[in-house]
Formats: sequence, C-alpha cells, structure tokens
Amino acid sequence: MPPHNLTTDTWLLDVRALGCGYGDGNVVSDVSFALGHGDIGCLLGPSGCGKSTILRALAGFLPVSEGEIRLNGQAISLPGRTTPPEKRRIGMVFQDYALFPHLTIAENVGFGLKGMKRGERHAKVMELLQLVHLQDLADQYPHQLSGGQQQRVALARALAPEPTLILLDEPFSNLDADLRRRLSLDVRDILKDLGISALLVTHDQQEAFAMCDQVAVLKDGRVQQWDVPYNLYHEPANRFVAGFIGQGAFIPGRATGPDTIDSELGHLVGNRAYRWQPGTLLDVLIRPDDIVYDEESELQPRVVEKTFAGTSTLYRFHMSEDTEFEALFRSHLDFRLGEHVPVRVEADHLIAFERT
Ligand SMILES: Nc1ncnc2c1ncn2[C@@H]1O[C@H](COP(=O)(O)OP(=O)(O)OP(=O)(O)O)[C@@H](O)[C@H]1O
Repeated sequence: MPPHNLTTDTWLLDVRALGCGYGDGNVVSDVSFALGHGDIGCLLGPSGCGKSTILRALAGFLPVSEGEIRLNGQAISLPGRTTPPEKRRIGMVFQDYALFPHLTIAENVGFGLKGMKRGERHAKVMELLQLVHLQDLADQYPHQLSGGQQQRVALARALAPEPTLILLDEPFSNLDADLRRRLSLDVRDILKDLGISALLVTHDQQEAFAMCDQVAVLKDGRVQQWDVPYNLYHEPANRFVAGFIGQGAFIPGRATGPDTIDSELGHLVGNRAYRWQPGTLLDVLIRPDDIVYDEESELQPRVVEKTFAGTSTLYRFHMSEDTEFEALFRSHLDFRLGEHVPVRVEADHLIAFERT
C-alpha cells in the first residue's frame, strides 16, 4: 500500500514531498517515503542522485525548502523550521567511521553518555560492546582495530544514546567485499534484535537487498520506486528501475495481446495484463535467470561472451543485431564461445515497456 494512504501517524519516519538543496535550486524534489517502527529502509541510486542530501535533511543539517519530515508523529523539518540535529534522537554512522583517535574504544562508545553516572555508563558501554562482539577490545585505540571492527564501534557509539532512528551513510564502502557482506548482515541482526529503525544509504544493490526491508531507488533527486526488494526486481515501476536493479537486457518485441509478446525469442506469455494495443512496439526485459537450457528448443543463439563464476557461468547470447541477452547456467553446462546453444525463455514475471 502506498504510505500516504494512511492519514494517522503510524510511521516512525514519514517523508512527504521533500525538496531541498544547496543555494538556489533543489537537488532533490518531491521525495516521499515512510518507514515503519523497527524497519530498515534504504536509499539506493547512482552517484550524485541525492542520497546523502536526503540523509543530511533527515539528520537536521540541511533545511528543507518543500514538504516535511515527520519522526514519531512530530514534524522535525518544515520550510523555515528545522529541529536542530541534537534534538532529533537520530544517530549517524558514516563511511569513514569518524571515531575519536585519542579515545579508547570504550570512551568512544561512551562519548554520548556524558550525563550518566560513572558505573551506569560503564555498564552501558560494556553492554553495547558485547552486542557488537568487541568487549575484549574496550581499552584499545581505534588505530589498533581493523576497518570492520572500527565500523562496529561506530555503530555501538551511535546506538548508545538510544536513538529513535539510525542513519547509515555508505557504512561499509571502505571494507572488502567479503567483510562488507558479513558486516551488513551482522548490523541487520543487531538492529532487528534491538528493534531499532534505520535508513541505509548505498549504491550497492546487493547490500541494500541483504539488509533492508524497503528500498527507495533514486534517480536525479527523485524517488523512482519505494518498495520491497522482491518487487523492485520482479515488478520494476519503470525502465530506469528495471535496468538499475539486477542484471538484464532489453530485447525488441511486439504486443499481440494484453499479456503476450512476439519477439525473436519466440512468443512470450506473461502473468500480468498490460494496457497496450496489439502491434505496440515494446522493449522486453530478459533477466539471466529467465533463460533455461532446453535440448529440444529450436531457438539456438550463439555464445558471444562467457564469464565463469564458480558454481555458475554467465553467458551472453547473440540472436541478431537487436537481440542480445544473458543467461546464467550452472557451470557444468559448459559451452564454447561461438557455439549455438538450445534455450528457451521461462519468465513468470514478464517485464516490458512501450518503446519510446
Ligand atoms: N555541499 C554541497 N554544495 C553544493 N552542491 C552539493 C553539495 N553536496 C552535494 N551537492 C550536489 O548535490 C547533488 C547530489 O549529491 P549527493 O551527495 O546527495 O549525492 P549521492 O547520491 O549521495 O552521491 P554519492 O553516492 O556519490 O555520495 C550532486 O550534484 C552534488 O554535486
């Protein structure tokens, strides 16, 4: 259900028609999305699309020129009225960890707990360090820790004042791919255990899908689709989302009915009805997992590229000048470059857009 069908303040974070920028024009416009209590959301998009700008507005560092931001039912940003960052109960975790180099790990985590009694504060710090599995490193300094450990300290520090919402700005981008994957799942588990809501900014789609319940795909400062990962992949709202999310190639087709398309890959039948007239020219999205190997098939495209990836191999196939596509096969199906391979399309979710 689109978030703004609800009129009550059900949402933890409710961003409505937000517009903001630096100086004259807006960098982001008409941005709307809403996050439930305990949910992890994501702003995903190419470099420069406005992800960090939205995060700055949420944190209270950037005033808004249009729309509003509501947290727990309270407006915290309106044009001309910005609740200061320290009054928002929003925690932040940055890409570069931003730890204090001259403070120990325990002191870093306890930094935001100045008002607490000494004993209480120590107990809280140790509890947080335990949560991120760093209790044995309490007396070390940041430079003695690995990047992944430092980022866990940064998370513990952000969690210490018990924020309502945590903003994570490309938190794993300084880490290698393997650690990135593990840490993103660890962080998801920690946030879910605590029931803390978070908003992650990333341009890494796998990270967004692994960690987040809902994702906003952004382009040029506008939300293209705010949805669960499954729908972004299988029901992309437009061509940009279809091309940006997952792998895939567009091939030409022609509508023959509301759910049927003729193409060089044969007569394709989808499971949802479109509104186009028979004869409408279309671009049809073919995902690598829509193509299956079928010895009986008369469709025999030629292998033009092959990328071995351990358990599977990604093939690029050529049918004609206009029709090239990819297929992912288990790697025991081993074909040579130039070989003609019998395949067929098996796409439950047939995605197509009218050709412009
Ligand atoms: N402080 C600033 N002053 C003026 N323009 C800025 C400022 N910060 C960002 N911009 C511009 O706003 C646009 C969006 O930038 P933003 O940092 O929000 O993008 P992003 O999606 O977070 O990109 P990246 O993934 O590269 O960090 C860009 O065109 C950028 O040049």
